[in-house]
Amino acid sequence: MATKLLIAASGTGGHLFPAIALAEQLPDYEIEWLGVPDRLETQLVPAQYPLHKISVAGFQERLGLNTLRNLSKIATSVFQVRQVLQQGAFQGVFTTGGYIAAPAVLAARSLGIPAILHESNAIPGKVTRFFSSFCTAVALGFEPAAQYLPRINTIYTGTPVRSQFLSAKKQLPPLDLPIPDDAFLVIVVGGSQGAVAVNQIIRQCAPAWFDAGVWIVHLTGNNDPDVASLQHPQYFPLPFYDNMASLLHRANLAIGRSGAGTVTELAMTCKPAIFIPFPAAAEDHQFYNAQVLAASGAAIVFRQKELTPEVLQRQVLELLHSPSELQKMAAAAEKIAVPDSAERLAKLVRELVH
Ligand SMILES: CC(=O)N[C@H]1[C@@H](OP(=O)(O)OP(=O)(O)OC[C@H]2O[C@@H](n3ccc(=O)[nH]c3=O)[C@H](O)[C@@H]2O)O[C@H](CO)[C@@H](O)[C@@H]1O
Repeated sequence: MATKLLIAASGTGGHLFPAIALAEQLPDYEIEWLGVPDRLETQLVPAQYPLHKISVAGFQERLGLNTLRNLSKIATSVFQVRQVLQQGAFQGVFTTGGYIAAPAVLAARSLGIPAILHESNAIPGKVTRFFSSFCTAVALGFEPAAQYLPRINTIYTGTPVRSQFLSAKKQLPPLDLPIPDDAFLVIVVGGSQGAVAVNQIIRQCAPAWFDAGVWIVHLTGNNDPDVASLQHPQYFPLPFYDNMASLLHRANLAIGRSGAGTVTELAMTCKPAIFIPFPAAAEDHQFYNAQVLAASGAAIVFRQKELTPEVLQRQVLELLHSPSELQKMAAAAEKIAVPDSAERLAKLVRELVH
């Protein structure tokens, strides 16, 4: 009988794609998914993995008036996950952190089942910091994260990327966008849901870039009311694009947020990057994700509140005219990539869940 693994990954592309990449490495396992209603997992989790939906409350680390209420909500979620685990006779749980990780880890451990957590950010999220000590193993996407978990014996695996990123460039489907082969292509990516503030500054900068011969693929997300306000033959705004590996390989430069998924994929495809970290990210973790590439010379980081359209406009034009600088940045990005991350993580899962 196949080993049964429950994957608890929910909410954003950054949480879902590494888990999907791991699942793809475990074809001999019987995998089911744990998520919440109305989040991205209902669209992104491949159809072959049955999806169990539970309600999960935000977890507050600080003690306070909300604590008792939160504890009772977590207890309810733990109860629901225990039922899923027992009814499905699962032998292990894998999670990519976030709110769903708390009940998943607690339920698994209370039943004596191994729980493996993967943290993709350079600063671990609060659920990871709080619940790591309950886990059977904790894997990290970026090495610097280990210093925030001093009492945990962590394993550095890198963050798995979808299998499309592991295909040889030549085998990837071509871009279905009419962009000339020799055009300088900038791609703008604001994470799996887009980033309205990034969209706005890009639209302000774009006219000067078009004049300089730049083409732009702009992944805008679904929440930007002004998305139709810029139209130009060299401009392709798209709410979400699936064929990311082909797009990133084709790009000459990326501009965007520094969610762990984006940073990892840009390293994998050796792309020079300009990051504008999401200022409201918990503990400023996107800034530290961006620093992983910036410290090696692969990326330039701007704080959103200090960035003007003039500065961004100039920076891109400078890079456009400095192929040697772009090459140096690309070479630096390659050093951060962990191409066999999914295999490393799958090996860990195979050792602990069988
Ligand atoms: C706003 C927020 O809280 N973001 C968090 C969320 O990231 P979020 O999911 O928003 O962003 P990430 O950069 O981690 O991942 C984005 C993923 O979506 C994919 N993509 C994006 C656009 C598109 O059109 N098509 C597509 O496939 C990218 O290729 C990438 O795989 O989880 C990450 C991992 O914990 C965190 O680092 C981020 O801080």
